[in-house]
Amino acid sequence: MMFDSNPDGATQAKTPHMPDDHPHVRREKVGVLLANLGTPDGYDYWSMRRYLNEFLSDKRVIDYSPWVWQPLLQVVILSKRPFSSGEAYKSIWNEEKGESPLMTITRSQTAKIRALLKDRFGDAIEVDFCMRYGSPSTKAKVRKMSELGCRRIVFFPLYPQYSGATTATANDHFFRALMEEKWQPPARTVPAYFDRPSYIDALAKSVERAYAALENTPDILVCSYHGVPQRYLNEGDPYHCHCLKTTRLLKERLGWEDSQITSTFQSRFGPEEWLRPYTVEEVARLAKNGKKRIAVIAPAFSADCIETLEEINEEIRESFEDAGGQEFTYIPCLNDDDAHMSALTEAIVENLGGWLDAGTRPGL
Ligand SMILES: C=CC1=C(C)c2cc3[nH]c(cc4nc(cc5[nH]c(cc1n2)c(C)c5CCC(=O)O)C(CCC(=O)O)=C4C)c(C)c3C=C
Ligand SMILES: [Fe+2]
Ligand SMILES: [Fe+2]
Repeated sequence: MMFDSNPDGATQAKTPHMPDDHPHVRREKVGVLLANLGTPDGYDYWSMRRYLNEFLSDKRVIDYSPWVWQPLLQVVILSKRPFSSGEAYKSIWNEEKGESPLMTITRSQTAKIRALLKDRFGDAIEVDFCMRYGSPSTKAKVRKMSELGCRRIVFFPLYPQYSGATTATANDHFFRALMEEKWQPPARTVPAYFDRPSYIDALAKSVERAYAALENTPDILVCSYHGVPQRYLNEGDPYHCHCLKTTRLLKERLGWEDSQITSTFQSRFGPEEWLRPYTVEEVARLAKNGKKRIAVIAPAFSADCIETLEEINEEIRESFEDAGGQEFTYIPCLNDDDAHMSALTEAIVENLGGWLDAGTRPGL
């Protein structure tokens, strides 16, 4: 068998019957594509408007008829919200890198997971990330993986709990990108991982670390999850159950009583009833009922973002303090913490089953 070298250094098998003008065929690899929600490119009006328009036009997120929703979105919401959300993003922006924290953290998570997987599988694996809204787009990263010779792809939406508004829409978008590939790679999606012992363990360790650093133990740990309309639960979305189970497993892993931990839901949007209790109201109620010291953790977010850094650590903190609360501790998301990176890598490896095992390793 003859070999020739590709521009990227990969080796191409050239069989004697292959004509000289045969399109370039790269050495086969497996691609791992991590996906998060997305974030605006800047906090100015037009960057915010572009991002919010794409996000809030997604029918998995807001499922009203476009005939009713689009005029309201385009005329009312997108003339005001880019300003208020832009102000919120400005308060958390990573000015040094010129990007939002979600982007910085996702990049770092990708680098760490890449290193862990390369250690194990070497050049047979490529690891990258994409966003559901904005850039880097899912389509561009699927294309890039194909160009790098990834003949199989594992797609991993980085949401611990499943929701149609997050996991499913990320997967939909991935499959849409695959529709445009001439040579479509076999693909797998990594399911929600809220009940993986290694994820629960990483969460528990972060709580233990935060509590150990405090002079006074908080009266209660509030697990604040991103909300969705209550109707989505009634229509079959298991997100609410996944959230409550996360809290229960965390409580069990910590060896705590029911009274030491609770679940709440944040970020209500629009006039509908969302999952209750609402975090902003519940922390005020806790303060009024004598829980003067609380800690808040956000297990639905794999990375700190506007919802945690601004909404929890600024708005929700203020609601607690205004109601007489004395000590508010925000426990950061797992971000690129080592135990978190190992848990996510373990979920990926499980979904690589048979693709990179000795003997079936593509390209070898
Ligand atoms: C309006 C409906 C929304 C639903 C339903 C929703 C579900 C949902 N979202 C996340 C995770 C994130 N959301 C983030 C920001 C964000 N979410 C909404 C609206 C809904 N989310 C808006 C309008 C925004 C933008 C900010 C704002 O204007 O308030 C983010 C942060 C992105 C960042 O750049 O930092 C995340 C992450 C989950 C997990 C979820 C349901 C399960
Ligand atoms: Fe959201
Ligand atoms: Fe929010």
